[in-house]
Amino acid sequence: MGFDISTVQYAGFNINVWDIGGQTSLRAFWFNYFEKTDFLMWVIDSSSLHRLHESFTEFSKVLSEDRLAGCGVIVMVNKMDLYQGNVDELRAEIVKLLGLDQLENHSWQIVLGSAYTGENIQYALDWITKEYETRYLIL
Ligand SMILES: Nc1nc2c(ncn2[C@@H]2O[C@H](COP(=O)(O)OP(=O)(O)OP(=O)(O)O)[C@@H](O)[C@H]2O)c(=O)[nH]1
Repeated sequence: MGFDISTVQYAGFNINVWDIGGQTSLRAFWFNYFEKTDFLMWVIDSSSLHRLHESFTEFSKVLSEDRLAGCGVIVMVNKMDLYQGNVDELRAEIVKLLGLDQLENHSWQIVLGSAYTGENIQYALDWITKEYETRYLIL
């Protein structure tokens, strides 16, 4: 059904990950998975940027959910191993189109990487764990 639940061990944390399918037919189910969520990882396919407006609509809907109030947001721009354009421009465009600069109640980070090569996956996990430590003052 396009759902996958797993636990990732990283930097002394057990990170429980709910990978929830993005297909239109599965979106109604997203709302069953928001309880006790510390972070939302929103994955964008860098080879389908024409869908960014659709992504923004769905992203806004999800973030308006009360149960996600204050959760950290990491926007993972995936498939960068295939991307040939200007990376800084890409980053700026996504920040603008998703309105990340306007997010008031969420700390956020944008990561350009690749699930295929592993590029910047560690950076994403570092951000999540450091952010969690800061939030809960585990020093
Ligand atoms: N080149 C490249 N291909 C990738 C990368 N990540 C995923 N893919 C490929 O993209 C296709 C779709 O991957 P999925 O993981 O099914 O995509 P998804 O977004 O989780 O799909 P849904 O669960 O339906 O939302 C597969 O053929 C993957 O091998 C990447 O970083 N680089």
